[in-house]
Amino acid sequence: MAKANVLFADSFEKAYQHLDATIQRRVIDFMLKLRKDPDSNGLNLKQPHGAKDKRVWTARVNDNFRAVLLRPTSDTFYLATIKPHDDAYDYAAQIVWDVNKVTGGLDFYNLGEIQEILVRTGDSEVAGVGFFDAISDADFAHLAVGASLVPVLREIRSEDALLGIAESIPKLAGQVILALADGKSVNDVWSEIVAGSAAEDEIDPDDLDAVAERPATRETFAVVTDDSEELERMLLKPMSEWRVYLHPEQRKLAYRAKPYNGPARVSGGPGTGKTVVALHRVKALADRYPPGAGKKILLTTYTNALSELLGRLLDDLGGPELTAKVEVLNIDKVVREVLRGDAESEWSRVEVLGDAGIASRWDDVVASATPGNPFDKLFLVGEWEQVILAQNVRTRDEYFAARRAGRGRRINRAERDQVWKLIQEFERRLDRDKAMGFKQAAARASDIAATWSDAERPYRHVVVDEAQDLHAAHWTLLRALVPSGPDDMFIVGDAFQRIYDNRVTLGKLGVDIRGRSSCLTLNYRTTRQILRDALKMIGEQVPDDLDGGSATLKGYRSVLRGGKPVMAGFPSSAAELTALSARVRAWNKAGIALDEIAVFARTSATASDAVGVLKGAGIAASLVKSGTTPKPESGVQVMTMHRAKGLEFRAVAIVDAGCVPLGVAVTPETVDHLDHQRGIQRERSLLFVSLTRAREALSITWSGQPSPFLADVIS
Ligand SMILES: Nc1ncnc2c1ncn2[C@@H]1O[C@H](COP(=O)(O)OP(=O)(O)OP(=O)(O)O)[C@@H](O)[C@H]1O
Repeated sequence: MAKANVLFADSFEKAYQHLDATIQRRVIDFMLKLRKDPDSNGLNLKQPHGAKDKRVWTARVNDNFRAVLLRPTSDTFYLATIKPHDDAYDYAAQIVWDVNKVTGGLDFYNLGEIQEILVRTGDSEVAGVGFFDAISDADFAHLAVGASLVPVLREIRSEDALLGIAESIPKLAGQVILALADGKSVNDVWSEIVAGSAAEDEIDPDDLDAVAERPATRETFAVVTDDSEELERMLLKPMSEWRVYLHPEQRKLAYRAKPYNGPARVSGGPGTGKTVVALHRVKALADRYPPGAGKKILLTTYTNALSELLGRLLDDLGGPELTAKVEVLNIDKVVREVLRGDAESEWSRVEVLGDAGIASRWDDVVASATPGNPFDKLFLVGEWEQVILAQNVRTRDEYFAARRAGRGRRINRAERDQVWKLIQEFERRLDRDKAMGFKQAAARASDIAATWSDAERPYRHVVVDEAQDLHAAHWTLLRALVPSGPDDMFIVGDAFQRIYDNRVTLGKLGVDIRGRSSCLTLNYRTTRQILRDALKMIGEQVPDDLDGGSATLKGYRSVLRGGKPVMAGFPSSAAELTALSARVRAWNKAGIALDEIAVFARTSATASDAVGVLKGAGIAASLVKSGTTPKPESGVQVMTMHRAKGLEFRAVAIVDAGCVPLGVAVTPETVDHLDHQRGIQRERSLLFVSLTRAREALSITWSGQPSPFLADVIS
């Protein structure tokens, strides 16, 4: 006898995870039995009385639990959920399913649940203007919204109902209604959201085998095989949503069939899935090549911790077949590889110094400078990194001709001469000690790469995450690692999250993104409540967009809902950290595991204090050090705000928020007003990055005065 075709929905998976282990085992047996012999008596397949849709059934899992299933043919079953006996019947009576006329996939939803949302929000009681009065039934049909949904959508009058219903209907329809409610035209919604999901073949709603195979169905349902262990693994550790379902805007960017005719850039506020798009882009590019075929794809980002994270996510997405075609390295390792690979270069044998090492050597140079030298360390570091290394200046003449745009303090020719001498002395000392700075190393590596022919360039494609923090020398290097041509570079980043002092104009560095720039606007991470505060905090900032224009957060929004962030001031740091322990305990009691909670501080000293206080209160906690990724088994993850970049947690506590902006991190206004302003902007961005790491819960505390950046949030 042929086996039945059994698929299970993501909603089934979620229900499974909430069951206890003995029932979970019964569920697996049930699924295998259904696949082997759907007519078996023990399954007790029944159609509920009074069901809205006569093709919905329930089946017995054990005496107390039943599964709810859609049965388009006698031997095809789509498992929708699993519930206690009576609830399963109630649920089954309310769900409807259909073949989507645009995507050709199978859609289902619970009309009863949607009606309940309308009653709860009061929308079904009131008359007045509905969100979708201007949208005709034909428009909805064109936009892949099932006809049976349309009457309930017309009852939506409040944002609460809109958001609730958007989560309860098929994902594509959810995106469509949110975009329409945001005021997008039917044509724009079609081209931006729906067109990419439209079936490529002709849709025959009776050809249910084709329906089961379509991408739109496979985004919601997984196929049951005969392997019980594999099944258990799929149910317990399901594919994260981002791996299966991409928002159409994300899919369009990552899987675009037509090549990008040169470097392409994707921007977007925190949590809009830029990293997800970069990972899928890598997959789309890698899928073109057979295993072992020549050069690899480079996936790079700013820090080591983030590149490790990217490596793990890439493995999740495509396993060894994908990772074998990709090199995942943080930008400093990319630099090091180039220097190391150049046997001729003495640079391959030097020690590379971090910011602290460079700063202390500048201290020495300033101390030995002639009396009355008017240039301090902060000015000289900026001049060296942002003028000399950014433009790869190697001679006095080049320095005299160099642009100093963005430098606040003007200097005359005599002063330039003085600065040049100090810089020469500084570089001479580094040479003597066989040392160099990271950015200097990047400039030297890009000198080496500049001599390569296309055949020598080591990568097929370069994909960059966290692009906003790379230095000019990194860009000239990355440009030289891949031959110019279609799909050469794919760049994602967010200028609002720039937390290091690197400003570039990509076009001037050979990375021409004109006409190939896109923006993501839907936040998948953070609740609306948290996002509202984060946006108030960032205020009217208009950072540059890496290419000579202005970045914007226009249209940036979230559809997730949650509680209000907590903001509180304390009389002393001790009182603040005691309250932190209480907050962490409360989150933990509410079901958030300790390793899903993070504490961020502006300085490592405060972070260490927080670890001490948490541990003293009997709460497992650990300090996340530079270059390492958080270890889940070590409890609450405590780190500086800089380390929080690119990460996310269910709950975030920001402590000692009063010390942002940190005085020592910002050039005094009297020394250089432009540097000062940029320093302030960086500190604001750092707080913005910190706030937007939180998925569900956020607390911000301080002792004494709060951060001035929070003024609009607190008031
Ligand atoms: N299509 C999707 N479906 C479900 N979840 C998604 C989707 N896209 C992104 N996410 C989730 O949203 C969160 C944020 O995604 P991601 O880290 O890619 O955003 P980002 O724009 O790179 O963020 P940031 O700039 O703040 O670091 C992650 O938890 C990710 O899994």
